[in-house]
Amino acid sequence: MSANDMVPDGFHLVNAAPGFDVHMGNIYLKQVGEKKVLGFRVRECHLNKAGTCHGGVLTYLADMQLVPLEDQISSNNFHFPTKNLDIDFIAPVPRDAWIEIEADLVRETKGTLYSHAVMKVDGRIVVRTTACYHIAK
Ligand SMILES: CC(C)(COP(=O)(O)OP(=O)(O)OC[C@H]1O[C@@H](n2cnc3c(N)ncnc32)[C@H](O)[C@@H]1OP(=O)(O)O)[C@@H](O)C(=O)NCCC(=O)NCCSC(=O)Cc1ccccc1
Repeated sequence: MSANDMVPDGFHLVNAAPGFDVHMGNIYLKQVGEKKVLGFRVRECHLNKAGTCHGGVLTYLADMQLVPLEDQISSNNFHFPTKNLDIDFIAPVPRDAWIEIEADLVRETKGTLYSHAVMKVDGRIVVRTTACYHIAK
């Protein structure tokens, strides 16, 4: 394992769902105080032709923002279809970067989860995202 493959202390592997998730690479979770933070290592297979992390990969990660919020959701549903996802690519993410995703549950209504998140590399915000998820009855 090279230094670039290292998973920072305290992060534990999240079991990938079968299907598409398996192809995206490992996602990790860490408890930080009362919150959980997601972690992801950018590999060569995640790069675009400019040599930085592909926007589709960052959008996939943005759609993972409910994972660190699961303990805060009162609905017992196991799947929340995405109704809306907005994303700002604020700065390019280089190969081998370790991305940390910090999410907040803004509100849970009868039919919708509202959340937002930022992605950071070395403490600097590289992505901002907001999302709404459907709570099926
Ligand atoms: C260049 C610009 C677009 C605009 O910048 P502005 O607003 O004018 O502001 P500013 O110039 O201040 O820069 C802001 C920060 O960026 C940093 N920085 C800038 N240029 C470079 C550089 N060449 N290299 C390194 N860093 C650079 C800069 O230092 C600063 O960071 P700092 O304050 O030092 O920490 C910037 O927002 C950017 O690169 N965003 C990321 C775009 C991106 O990765 N998109 C996704 C991939 S595309 C895709 O795959 C398509 C797709 C999408 C969806 C689905 C499918 C496919």
